[in-house]
Amino acid sequence: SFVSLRQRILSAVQKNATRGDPRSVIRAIDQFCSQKEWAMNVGNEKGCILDSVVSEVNPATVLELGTYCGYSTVRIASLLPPYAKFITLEFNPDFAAVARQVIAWAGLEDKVKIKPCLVEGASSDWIPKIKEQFGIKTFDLVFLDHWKEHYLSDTKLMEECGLLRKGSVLLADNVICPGAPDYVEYVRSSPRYKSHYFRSHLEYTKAEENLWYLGIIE
Ligand SMILES: O=C(NC/C=C/[C@H]1O[C@@H](n2cnc3c(NCCO)ncnc32)[C@H](O)[C@@H]1O)c1cc(-c2ccc(F)cc2)cc(O)c1O
Ligand SMILES: [Mg+2]
Repeated sequence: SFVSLRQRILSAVQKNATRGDPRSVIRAIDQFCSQKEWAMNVGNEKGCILDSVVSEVNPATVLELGTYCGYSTVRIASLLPPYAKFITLEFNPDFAAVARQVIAWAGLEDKVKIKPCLVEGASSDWIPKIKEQFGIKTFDLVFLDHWKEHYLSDTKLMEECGLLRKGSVLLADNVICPGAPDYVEYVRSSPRYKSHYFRSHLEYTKAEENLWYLGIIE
């Protein structure tokens, strides 16, 4: 029967990665996607930039929009302090199911490392409920990697719900390719944000891409 790409990614993890070793899970997915089939994980080049931002911000609270297969979820979670709270939102049940197994294989469940909380649902539904449901006041770091046409509406929603504070950092994937032009326009013209591009390449390719770092300054 037909085996979906997400299932082939999961199989590659279960076959090639060591249980309980997040770095081997990341390596297994990157090897599969660079040697066998492209997939829209943030990848290793942008992943190293993501790692450096997570390490520098050292966030106590993190929100990820768009879990997909859990690649960036594992990357981020493996760098967080044990007390950190990490919410990742995914509204496609099939992707959520694969991501749960990838996260479990990385052993982030039982390790002292934090267990990312994968919430199956739409960001537009869940962002307004996060404060009450998870006892989170504001996010120190938000990683945007879901549908690009929702970057702007979800950022405005996070602002309206009081989830962002002075010093919060938003890190957005794919502002060039596929692109999020309305989002770029809004944030660049807003006095609230200080923005910075990390030049990189589209995952597993040589195409120009950026990770866009946004610091909230007021
Ligand atoms: O399209 C890309 N990413 C989308 C990710 C979607 C994931 O996020 C989930 N999702 C979406 N919206 C929401 C939502 N909320 C929505 C409204 O509430 N709430 C919760 N979950 C959501 C989906 O179910 C997926 O799991 C992309 C493309 C290329 C690309 C580049 C070049 C090419 F040629 C082709 C492709 C490269 C990349 O790095 C990319 O990230
Ligand atoms: Mg992406």
